[in-house]
Amino acid sequence: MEPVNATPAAAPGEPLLSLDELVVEYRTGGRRRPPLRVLHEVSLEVRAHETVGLVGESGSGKTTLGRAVLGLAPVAGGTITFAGTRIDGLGRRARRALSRDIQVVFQDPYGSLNPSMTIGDILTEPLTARHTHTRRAARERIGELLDAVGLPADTAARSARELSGGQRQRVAIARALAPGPRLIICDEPVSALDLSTRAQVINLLVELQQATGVAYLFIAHDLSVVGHVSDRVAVMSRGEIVECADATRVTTDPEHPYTRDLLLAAPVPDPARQAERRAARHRLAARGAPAGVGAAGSTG
Ligand SMILES: Nc1ncnc2c1ncn2[C@@H]1O[C@H](COP(=O)(O)OP(=O)(O)OP(=O)(O)O)[C@@H](O)[C@H]1O
Repeated sequence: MEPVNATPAAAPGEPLLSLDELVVEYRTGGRRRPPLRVLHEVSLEVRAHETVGLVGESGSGKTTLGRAVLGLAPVAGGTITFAGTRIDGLGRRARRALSRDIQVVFQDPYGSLNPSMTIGDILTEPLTARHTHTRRAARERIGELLDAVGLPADTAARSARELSGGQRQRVAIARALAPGPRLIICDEPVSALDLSTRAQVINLLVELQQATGVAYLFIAHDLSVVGHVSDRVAVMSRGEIVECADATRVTTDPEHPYTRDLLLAAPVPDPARQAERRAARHRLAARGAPAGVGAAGSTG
C-alpha cells in the first residue's frame, strides 16, 4: 500500500505551494507560429492552512495558473514546488500520487459530476482508487463527508441530476476533501450559483478549512468574493501578477490602478457612485476585459 501522505506535512504558515517565475505557453497555430504566452514569469506562494485569492479579468490567466499546478497546462519556464518537492514536469504516476494532496473544485457543478453515477460511487472513487480505504471503510467515510458538507446521508443513493446546483457543489467539495488534501484549487467555485447559495458554499469552505487546515487557492473574477474568503489576494492582469498583499489591504487600499478599477467596477447600491463605476468598467473594457468583470451578476 502506498504511503498516506506522498509529501511531508507543512506546519501552518510554511510554504506549501510555490510558483517561481512560471511561464506557460500554448501552441495554437502549429510549429510555424510562435507559441501564445499566457503566463509571464509568475511568482506566487500559498502557505499551509491559508487561502490565497487569485482575481483578475476574464482571460487574464487565472485558470491556466491553476491548471499548471495540476499538471494540465504546458509549462515553458520557471518552477512549481509543492511541500519542498518540484512538481512541474512530473510523470503520470507521480502526478497521480500527488492528486491525494492537491485537489480541485471547478466552477460548473452541472458538468463536473458524472450524471450516470450515484453520489456514493462518485465519492467512493477517490477513497478506493489508491487502496487507502476498503469499500466498507469508504462507506463510513462517505457518511462523514456528506455530513461535513451539510448533505443528508441518503444523498449517497441519489444521482447528480437529482440535485440542485448548490447541492452538487457541496458534493464536488466532498469529493475534493475525500483523500484528505492539503491544497484545494477552487476555480470560480461559486460563480454559477445564485447569491444566497454562494454565501452558503463560501461559509462551508471557510468552516471546512478551520476543521481540516486545508489551504485554498481561490480563483474568481469577483474581488468582493475573493476578499471575503482570502488571507492574501493576488491580482492578475494579462498573465502577470500586478499586486499581491493582505486581503484587507488589497480590497480597501489597493496599490495598482488595475486593482482600483476592479474594485470600482463592483456593483454598489449608492447611485452617486454609478458614474464612477461606469468609468472604471470602461477602463477595464479598454484593457480587454468584458463589461461584466468585477460585477457579480449585475447590470448597469
Ligand atoms: N488550451 C488552450 N489553448 C490555447 N489558448 C488557451 C488555452 N487555454 C487558455 N488559453 C488562453 O489563455 C488565456 C488565459 O485563459 P484562462 O482561461 O487562463 O483565463 P481566466 O483568467 O481563467 O479567464 P476566465 O475568468 O474567463 O476563466 C486566454 O487568452 C485563453 O484564450
